[in-house]
Amino acid sequence: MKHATTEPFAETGTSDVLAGTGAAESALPVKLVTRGVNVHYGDNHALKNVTLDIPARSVTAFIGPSGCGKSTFLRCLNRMNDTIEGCRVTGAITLDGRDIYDPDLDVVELRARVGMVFQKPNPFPKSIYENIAYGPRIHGLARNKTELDQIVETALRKSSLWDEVKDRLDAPGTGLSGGQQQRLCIARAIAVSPEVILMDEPCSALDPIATAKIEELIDELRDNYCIVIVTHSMQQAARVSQQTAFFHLGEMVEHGSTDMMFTTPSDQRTQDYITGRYG
Ligand SMILES: Nc1ncnc2c1ncn2[C@@H]1O[C@H](COP(=O)(O)OP(=O)(O)OP(=O)(O)O)[C@@H](O)[C@H]1O
Repeated sequence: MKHATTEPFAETGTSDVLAGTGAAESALPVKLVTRGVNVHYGDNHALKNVTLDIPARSVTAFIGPSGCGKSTFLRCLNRMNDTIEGCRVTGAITLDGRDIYDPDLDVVELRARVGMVFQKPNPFPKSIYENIAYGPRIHGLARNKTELDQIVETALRKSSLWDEVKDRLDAPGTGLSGGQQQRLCIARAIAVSPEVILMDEPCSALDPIATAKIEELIDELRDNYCIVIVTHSMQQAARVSQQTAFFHLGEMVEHGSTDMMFTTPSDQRTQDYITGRYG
């Protein structure tokens, strides 16, 4: 399948690498396209030549043993690696066909379109309301207090937190349980109307009940967002994702539908990982 978002690469001769990117397996439009992405931290070549299409309105999981480059690749997708000294990213990444490494691109706007949720819930030391309202306010998304209230309520509803916090919006976000804090962070990302939500092991600090709630939420959100999740849990990848990419020693070994990856992977390294031979 040749998709419109790949057109910028046609002139540079990279369109011929489309085969084997996994895009053909998904009927959904492609949201993010990466071609030959390499990342170096100083002399450490952490990510090697990663070429992948990430579809809209579905969940893509990155799995692989510790240190294989999953988080590094995730951070390439909203330029969070820019903030790491000595980190160098090469290759091409587009969002809806636009080069996200274009020097003219507004990185603050990019990170609103491509939001991020981290491993450890990190609410601002502010009220629940302010945690959500801050982003829309700085991005000028509300004309008045009524509109801002509406955005806050909608984001909290979408993250399944509204009923639990509606009577204490002025209480500190840091006073919520770990699972609630993580849903608050998801609400904070949603409040600025992102198209993509990147999640870096969002459940690793949570108990099984809080984890189940976040997984349910991810499942609901996928109708409207492109979600990319890094996870150490193969069970979680199997439960929440429709596509899975397996990484090993900085390479993306293979990518495809989650069903296929967990039943009939084509590479021995994937087979060994999913059967628990290493990891
Ligand atoms: N901020 C950083 N500075 C220097 N090197 C880094 C940095 N972050 C990651 N690396 C290196 O890049 C490589 C890939 O790390 P990364 O964290 O992306 O892997 P990962 O698959 O997400 O690992 P984990 O599952 O343990 O979180 C490792 O060799 C790591 O040491």
